[in-house]
Amino acid sequence: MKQIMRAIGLMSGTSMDGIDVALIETDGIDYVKPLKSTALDYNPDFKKQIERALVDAQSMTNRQGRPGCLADVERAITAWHIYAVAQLGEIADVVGFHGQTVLHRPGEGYSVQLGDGAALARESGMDVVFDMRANDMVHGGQGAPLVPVYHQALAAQLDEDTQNGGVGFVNIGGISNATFVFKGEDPIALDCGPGNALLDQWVQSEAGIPYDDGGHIAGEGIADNTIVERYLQLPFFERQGPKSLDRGDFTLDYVKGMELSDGAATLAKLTANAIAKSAADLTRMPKMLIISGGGARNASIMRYLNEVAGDDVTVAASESYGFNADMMEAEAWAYLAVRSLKGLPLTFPSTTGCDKPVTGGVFAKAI
Ligand SMILES: Nc1ncnc2c1ncn2[C@@H]1O[C@H](COP(=O)(O)OP(=O)(O)OP(=O)(O)O)[C@@H](O)[C@H]1O
Ligand SMILES: CC(=O)N[C@H]1[C@@H]2OC[C@@H](O2)[C@@H](O)[C@@H]1O[C@H](C)C(=O)O
Repeated sequence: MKQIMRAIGLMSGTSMDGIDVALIETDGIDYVKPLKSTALDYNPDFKKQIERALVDAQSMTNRQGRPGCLADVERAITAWHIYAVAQLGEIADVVGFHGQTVLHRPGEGYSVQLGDGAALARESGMDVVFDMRANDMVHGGQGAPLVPVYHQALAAQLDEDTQNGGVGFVNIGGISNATFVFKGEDPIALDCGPGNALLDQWVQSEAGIPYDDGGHIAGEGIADNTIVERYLQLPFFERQGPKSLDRGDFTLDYVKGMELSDGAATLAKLTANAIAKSAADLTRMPKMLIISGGGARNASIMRYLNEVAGDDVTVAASESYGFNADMMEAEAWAYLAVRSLKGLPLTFPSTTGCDKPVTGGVFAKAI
């Protein structure tokens, strides 16, 4: 009989805005039932500390090293996660702990997520699975994205017609990533390009606000197609997937000097067109794109995405299918933790480029 477990997932993504916490019930295969969730926002001071950690991480020479402020920030990140689990107030069989990515170098075979899994297990009294990207990279994978196997499980909950037409799950976080699921086939996945990260940096530097709420600033501007194309000619977009990105892989250089709303419109259009471009190498197009992540709340990104998707592809928010747009990644980390305990693959050659389907994660026992 398939063993059903209660699992908590913890995701602190590239936007560095806080921690998403989700409790699900799952067998790690095709049964998934989200039960409860909560979110904890980092305060602005702590966000600045993580930004300093991103800078200090550039001097890392191996993934165990913690130069500069990294050791202190790792302790603090762990403490925030201990608090986040306490806030949820639930007991689970296992906790899937992502940690904070401070460096992602797939070309050199390593990716670093700050977070002490053993300390979280000790303090929460629950078993923890963490460091889930590393084994994929040992097997030649990109170490990201890892959510695709969860997207595949969600796709199986959709009605037959939708499944038969093919479904693309698109997460628009700091970086955007997509999983294309065609029934009976391994999922195809890749990072698409900048999600909200460049847009966030743009409105922060030009207007001192954290993000373009609702996409209203971009909605008042006019996108410069030449600049969008300039970005899309960068080598990352020429490569076929599987492929993955580090947060700092793109800069604002091409929009510098633009007016605030025109720059925002250009970056919102870039986000949409990069997602469309990521589907260009598929042998057939999915009929449905299901959008999650904070970018789903940016009406300008959604409008450009609808435009570029054309009439044959429906673009829908996750909520229309009963999925939680904000919690999908946290739920995925819970699901992945259960798969790790069961020794099931987390990644596939078609999702990360690993040499065979591989499991992963480091186990920390509750004491
Ligand atoms: N109401 C909103 N309107 C517009 N944009 C929003 C809104 N709410 C959130 N966002 C955008 O979504 C971002 C956060 O998205 P999300 O939490 O999905 O990212 P993440 O999980 O940290 O990133 P990643 O998936 O790359 O790890 C914010 O930085 C902001 O740009
Ligand atoms: C190294 C790293 O943390 N990558 C993140 C990032 O944020 C989005 C995209 O880039 C994705 O590849 C990944 O996260 C998701 C949760 C994943 O692994 O599926």
